[in-house]
Amino acid sequence: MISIQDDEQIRLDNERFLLDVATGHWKSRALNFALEAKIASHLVNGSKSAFTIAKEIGVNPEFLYRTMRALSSLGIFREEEEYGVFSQTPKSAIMAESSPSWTDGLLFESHDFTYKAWTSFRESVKEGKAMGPQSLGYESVWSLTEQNPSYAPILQRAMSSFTAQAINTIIRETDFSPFETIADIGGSQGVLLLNILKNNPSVKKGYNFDLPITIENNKSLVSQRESEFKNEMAKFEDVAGSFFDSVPEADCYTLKYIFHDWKDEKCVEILETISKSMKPNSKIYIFDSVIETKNQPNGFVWLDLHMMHYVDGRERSATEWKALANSAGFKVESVVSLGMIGRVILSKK
Ligand SMILES: C[S@@+](CC[C@H](N)C(=O)[O-])C[C@H]1O[C@@H](n2cnc3c(N)ncnc32)[C@H](O)[C@@H]1O
Repeated sequence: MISIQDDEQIRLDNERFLLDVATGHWKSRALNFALEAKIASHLVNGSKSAFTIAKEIGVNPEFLYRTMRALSSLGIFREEEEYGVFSQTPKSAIMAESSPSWTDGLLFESHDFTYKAWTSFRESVKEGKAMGPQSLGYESVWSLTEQNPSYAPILQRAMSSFTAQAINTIIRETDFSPFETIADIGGSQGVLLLNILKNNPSVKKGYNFDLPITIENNKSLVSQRESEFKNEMAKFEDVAGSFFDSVPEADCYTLKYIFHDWKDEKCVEILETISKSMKPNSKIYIFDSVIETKNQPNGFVWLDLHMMHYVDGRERSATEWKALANSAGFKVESVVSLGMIGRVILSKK
């Protein structure tokens, strides 16, 4: 039986929960500051005073102390007994890792552009189209990226960091060995493809296909790739182009977090482009969200909202994937959730 006191407590907890959601941007902004100022890297050799760190990075000591204290309430940094002194926690240690790392993804998602774009969220819902980039003065995220040369590498590094997190799951759960050639469409920095080549020596050739700006930026990765993927580089090729025009011929096409950027009509266009280059037995392996649950904490449905508002994209359920594939003339061989990402396999009807 629930007593009146319990009832009051439940009400209070619910009120606090809602306040926590309402103030989510405070946390995101404080985290973004800590990331950009590389605060966590000051604690790698042990605990340190916020006042000392403030002097080293040239910010207001009291304000930095209060920022770190607030973050420590979330387990990001730990405030020690001695006033103003903080030490590293498992969460802040992640923030101290040098790029490429998870920090790249965090920097991207808490970036000023992303934050400002959300101010027009209500307009998106009203108009039924992505108004996020317009609040930044751009037609779309793609024009924003083109016109801000410093933003493109931030986006590309973030994609690599998200890929790095999903890579073990994808490799463990997926057999790429039957294929001789693989084209990763929208492959960004090539992290997925290089890992597929590394783990599937029978694959003879891999094309990393992306927009010219991305492929141009990839030239800066030569030494990093040579040191990590020495044996795979001979089979690996960066190819510039647009998946609305043409893609290389391959036995297997991988598309990771590509379709979630686009509404259904555009996805059909991408599938039609691939269809023109496919051999009769080629397969398409889509790695993207598969929304499975209702009424439960679920990162995919929040990502869906962000994609809806920022790029007019969407995350999809198994039913939605099947309908999409069907309208482009493809057969769905399987749709599975691999946990942190989903996998949809398509073949020609
Ligand atoms: C969300 S990112 C995903 C990147 C990568 N597959 C991953 O999961 O990390 C989308 C990618 O699609 C690329 N892209 C966007 N439009 C494209 C087009 N028309 N043709 C080829 N690639 C495109 C972007 O440059 C970007 O690398």
